Amino acid sequence: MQINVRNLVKVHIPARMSVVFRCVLFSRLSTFKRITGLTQVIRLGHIAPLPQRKTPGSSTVITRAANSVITMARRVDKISSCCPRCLSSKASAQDGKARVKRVSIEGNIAVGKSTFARLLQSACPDWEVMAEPVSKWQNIESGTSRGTDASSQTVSNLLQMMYQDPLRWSYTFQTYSCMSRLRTQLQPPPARLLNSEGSPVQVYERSVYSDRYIFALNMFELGCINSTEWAVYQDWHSLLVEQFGHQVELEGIIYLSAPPKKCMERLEQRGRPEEKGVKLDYLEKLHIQHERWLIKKSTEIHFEKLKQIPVLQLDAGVEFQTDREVQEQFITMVKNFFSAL
Ligand SMILES: Nc1ncnc2c1ncn2[C@@H]1O[C@H](COP(=O)(O)OP(=O)(O)OP(=O)(O)O)[C@@H](O)[C@H]1O
Ligand SMILES: Nc1nc(=O)c2ncn([C@H]3C[C@H](O)[C@@H](CO)O3)c2[nH]1
Repeated sequence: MQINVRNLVKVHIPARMSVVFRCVLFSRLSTFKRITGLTQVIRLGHIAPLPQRKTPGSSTVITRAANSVITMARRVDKISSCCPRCLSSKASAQDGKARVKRVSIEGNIAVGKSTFARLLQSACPDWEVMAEPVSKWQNIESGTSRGTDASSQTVSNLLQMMYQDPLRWSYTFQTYSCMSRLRTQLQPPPARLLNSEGSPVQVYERSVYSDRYIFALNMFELGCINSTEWAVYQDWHSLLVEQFGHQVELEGIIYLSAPPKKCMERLEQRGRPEEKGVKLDYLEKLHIQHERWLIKKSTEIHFEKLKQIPVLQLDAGVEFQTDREVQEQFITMVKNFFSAL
């Protein structure tokens, strides 16, 4: 089991830092944090010693300078907690929707995301899990735009079509999977979370980001999406994500990782009919995509906030379905991770 803290070492100290630091006494802490991107560092500093090493994909090392930034930021945290003006603005920003954090669970096929999601759902009433809309993909309906018309009926199983003829259906699949993920991410949090006095978190099983940086990219690299389709996909994906802005932004990612062979065993054990033809080779490719995006950080990312996103990596290769001890360890790590976001 390991927590990925790689992203934490990416501390950038803007030249205007000292000016910002002086001004922060008179402005809101949230603004300061937005400018400096220090939120994660401040909070995570409470739970984990900061690593002193160079990371792949990052030229920035935590040095004494970075540590002094953290010390300054901690002082700012103290300052803000005794300044009434900061307190009131913080309170208003914390109202309702703005206070609900958003996190996605990412990982290979059959690694155990739904199983883990159920565990989270039962662990805390302040956490709400949104399942991946697989049943929508299995039941494409005719009728109105949302399939809500009483006369609508299932016309096809797009998941099956994509696995049976990926060359023909991959692009169509990615348009639909991305659209349905977007719809899921745009849904307002339930009242339970909005009214919560604790720390509400909305958790999504995968996201519009894994749609692009795992699956669509993989299909392109496999030749199942051609370069024209890939260019078109990327163009509308960027437009949608930019237009919806913070509504689809995430504050963190939980990455469940396991060896592809383990995922293959679980996939076979689950026996979803559409996945009968899935080969180990495909899971290995998806594993590489996850590692490139979330660990090595070598995937080219097009959204600034996503580049800096904190990632909690959990070793899902272990039995966590029934082992209470492992479940408790996972929940503790998730709680710490959430409170640091
Ligand atoms: N930690 C675990 N140990 C043993 N078996 C597990 C574990 N996690 C999940 N499983 C089993 O593996 C299978 C796949 O799990 P699950 O459906 O949760 O995967 P998933 O990641 O949500 O899949 P998908 O990528 O298709 O959405 C299920 O049969 C589940 O019971
Ligand atoms: N091609 C493709 N693109 C996606 O964005 C995507 N998201 C999930 N899946 C497949 C994995 C499981 O079989 C099943 C349920 O996760 O659906 C996808 N397949």
